[in-house]
Amino acid sequence: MIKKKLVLVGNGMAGVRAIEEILNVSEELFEITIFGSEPHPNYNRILLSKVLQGDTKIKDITLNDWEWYEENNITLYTGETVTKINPEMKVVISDNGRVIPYDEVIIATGSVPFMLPLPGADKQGVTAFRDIKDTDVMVEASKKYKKAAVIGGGLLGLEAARGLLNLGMDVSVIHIAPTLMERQLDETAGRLLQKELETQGMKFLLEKSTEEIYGTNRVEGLKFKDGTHLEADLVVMAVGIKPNIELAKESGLSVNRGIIVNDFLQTDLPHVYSVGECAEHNGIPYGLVAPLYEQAKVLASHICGQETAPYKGSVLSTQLKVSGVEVFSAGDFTEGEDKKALKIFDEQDGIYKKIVFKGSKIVGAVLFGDSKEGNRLFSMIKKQADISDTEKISILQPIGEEAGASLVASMSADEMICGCNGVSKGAIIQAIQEKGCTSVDAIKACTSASRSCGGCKPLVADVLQLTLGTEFDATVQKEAICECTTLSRDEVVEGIKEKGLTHVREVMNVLGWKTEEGCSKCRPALNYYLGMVHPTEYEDERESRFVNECMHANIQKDGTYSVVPRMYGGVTNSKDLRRIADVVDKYEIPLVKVTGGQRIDLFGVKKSDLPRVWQDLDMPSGYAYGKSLRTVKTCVGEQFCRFGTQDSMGLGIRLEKKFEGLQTPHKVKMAVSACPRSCAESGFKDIGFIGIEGSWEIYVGGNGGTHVRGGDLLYKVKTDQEAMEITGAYLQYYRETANYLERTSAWVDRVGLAHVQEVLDDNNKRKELNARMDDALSVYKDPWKEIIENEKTTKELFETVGMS
Ligand SMILES: Cc1cc2nc3c(=O)[nH]c(=O)nc-3n(C[C@H](O)[C@H](O)[C@H](O)COP(=O)(O)OP(=O)(O)OC[C@H]3O[C@@H](n4cnc5c(N)ncnc54)[C@H](O)[C@@H]3O)c2cc1C
Ligand SMILES: NC(=O)c1ccc[n+]([C@@H]2O[C@H](COP(=O)([O-])OP(=O)(O)OC[C@H]3O[C@@H](n4cnc5c(N)ncnc54)[C@H](O)[C@@H]3O)[C@@H](O)[C@H]2O)c1
Ligand code: SF4
Ligand code: FES
Repeated sequence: MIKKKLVLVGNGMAGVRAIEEILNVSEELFEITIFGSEPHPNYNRILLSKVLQGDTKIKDITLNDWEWYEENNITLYTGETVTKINPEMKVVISDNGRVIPYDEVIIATGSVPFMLPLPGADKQGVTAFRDIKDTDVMVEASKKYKKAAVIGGGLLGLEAARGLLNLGMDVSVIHIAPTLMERQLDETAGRLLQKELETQGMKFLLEKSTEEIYGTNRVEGLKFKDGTHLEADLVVMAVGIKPNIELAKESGLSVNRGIIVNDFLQTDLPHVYSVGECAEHNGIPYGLVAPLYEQAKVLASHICGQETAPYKGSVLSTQLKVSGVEVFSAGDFTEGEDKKALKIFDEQDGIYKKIVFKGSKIVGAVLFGDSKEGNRLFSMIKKQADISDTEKISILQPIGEEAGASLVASMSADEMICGCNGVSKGAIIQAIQEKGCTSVDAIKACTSASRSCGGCKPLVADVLQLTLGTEFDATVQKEAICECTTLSRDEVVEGIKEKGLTHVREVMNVLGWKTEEGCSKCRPALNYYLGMVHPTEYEDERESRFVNECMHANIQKDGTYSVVPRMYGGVTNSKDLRRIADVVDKYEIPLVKVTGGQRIDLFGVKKSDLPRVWQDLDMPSGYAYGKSLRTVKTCVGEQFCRFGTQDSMGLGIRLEKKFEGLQTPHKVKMAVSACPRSCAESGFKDIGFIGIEGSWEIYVGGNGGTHVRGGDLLYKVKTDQEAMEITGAYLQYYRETANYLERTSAWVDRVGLAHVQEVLDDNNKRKELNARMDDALSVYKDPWKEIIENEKTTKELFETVGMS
């Protein structure tokens, strides 16, 4: 069979989705060519918000990688824009002069951001937020500049503002209406949202109209129509989008706001379809992916000659992707003559719920503070469910059987579970039955469901429950700490707290361990969790520790040990150096080496010599063996370096003196550099400080080991005191929530930088964390000193044969 030539113009979410749907119907029908103006393969635009907020990396948002195009025999031209479609010749022409013939063509050119035509809008530092390039502009600007202004308090503006806050900028949102997200929320919800975002550090200028963007080459600020102004060195415009209809106009298609299409996504020219944000159906161009994916499905069936139900338009639902804020809106939420609302407002807990009825049907809903009923309400709105026989209030807060009834049970196989990624209930069931997926994470990996806003996770779990029935084991949703138990880390810690457990053996007994002795994985973990929960009362169980921690030195391959004395901030003096030299001579230590953490390591010490070596050194333990603070590396800073403007050694020494000996889930390394040259490699430490313009930038989650990871900017602070306070709260939150043996780099990736910032932004939480940190530090005693002062332990550990 000769394949027909299909050309897709626009390598974005809707167009490529249509191609995927076509390939699902048949791989034999078309020879496919795709043009995309951007230089990337198709990526998930939705996740740009998460990239900016630091929760996802650009490399992880690709939807169809280069191989996908190859495997499907698709010819792809990226970085190339189609400038004209010639319907008489049936060819498309690109800006490179390429002419490609077609039998069918799909226009999926998306939208362009609406840029306010203000004087100065072309200055450096003014950007939209639409694509990878814009995201890069914002990330780069945040490295050099401090003040950001976001024009537009809609979904996009608020997600951008949250991202810029996460990048350490001071962010003001300028909004034209009196309340935020007025297209999705009523006044009450809009005000609650504003209050919540203000506590997160966002500033708002409402009912403000911008008149001019001023500055020389780069933007320096905004002037408003009321005569006031705001300083800004980055301006993000997020005031809506316009369907991208340039190509359609140029090619003679009928356009209104968008390209006019019928119920099968056909334009008024034969063999020319349009899908996505650029298309206008029944007077509506859509701006969310769920309706675009519905369109793509209808288009695919039609173009492949299959019978299909026509596209009849979509009801919309939205959720704001800002962590810590639950906002949901669906359908028509406005009240009026024929539309009456039912509202619940719990002012104390900041929860607001509203549903709007037209006669006996629900037509819209707004939820703030608690959006778990969102999916159910949205489904009722879409189905135009008749609620004349239902107690109205129970729709907002189902009770009894209704509360337990699964929404997914009543959904048909082709209904969407994940709107962001267009995954239907049927596709999830298929992944469970054919690919053996048994957890939400596995479903995510197989189908992409729950990969974007995450709002559909409860529904995905419900489909798993429904499909696997009794086989669906809730325990597979979590990771057990080892094979001795089915309990996860959180359940174990909860069990310790709730039941007041105080010993490793007791935890195993009471929490029903499968083994009597536990294993090498759970024993040290339980020892850590017990110490973390009861910092002042718990007595460390030496036998539950790894050998290095037990011996307070690192065992080497020949059975000898290495000894690293503490050298605060990597700074030493002649007295300490002389003592080290004497010890080296006296105990015939074969190798003395300076470590990467700026310490002196004595290699080849005999086990029996350890206590005397420590005694003669008369220096604290450097903890080079422990799950604890290892080293704080410092650059020389202002004291001697001509670039240094801050006292890096001073801060480093303070940090090391305060946090030495702290028990942490895994080792923790810090570094302090007094200028952006970062001679102490602060960007690759668990916590790194970089001096800049009289402030400290605090980077977290860095790692220079097997899994190299650059640190993320957590905060920028002015004083050493603030730096100490943030460090205390951050480390304590890590101690309290990380899995044992989870480095901060993995932990930050798992819980999300935005989440950590949200916790630390809360003054009370920060204080409480620091208070608990002080408790934990209050019991610290130098272990070397403790051992040499205790004859019994010294004998047991160092004078018995065979223990190593
Ligand atoms: C930061 C951000 C967050 C968002 N979050 C959400 C969300 O949470 N939920 C949601 O539902 N929606 C969200 N959206 C909206 C969603 O991303 C869009 O609705 C969706 O991407 C539109 O898909 P599309 O294919 O129509 O357009 P696009 O994805 O914009 O794709 C169009 C592509 O066509 C290319 N193109 C244009 N003209 C030509 C030409 N002449 N020749 C060749 N190529 C051309 C463009 O460069 C572009 O790559 C978000 C959008 C942004 C920017
Ligand atoms: N979570 C999500 O679903 C999500 C996230 C981001 C973007 N999006 C989509 O991306 C598209 C663009 O988002 P958007 O927020 O830019 O569009 P929008 O139209 O939803 O909101 C724009 C906002 O800017 C305000 N505005 C308009 N002119 C202004 C002016 N001169 N000064 C100040 N404010 C002004 C409007 O009042 C409006 O609230 C939309 O289709 C949106 O649905 C969705
Ligand atoms: S980081 Fe800067 S201040 Fe510190 S030593 Fe290097 S150049 Fe000097
Ligand atoms: S609905 Fe957004 S990720 Fe599924």
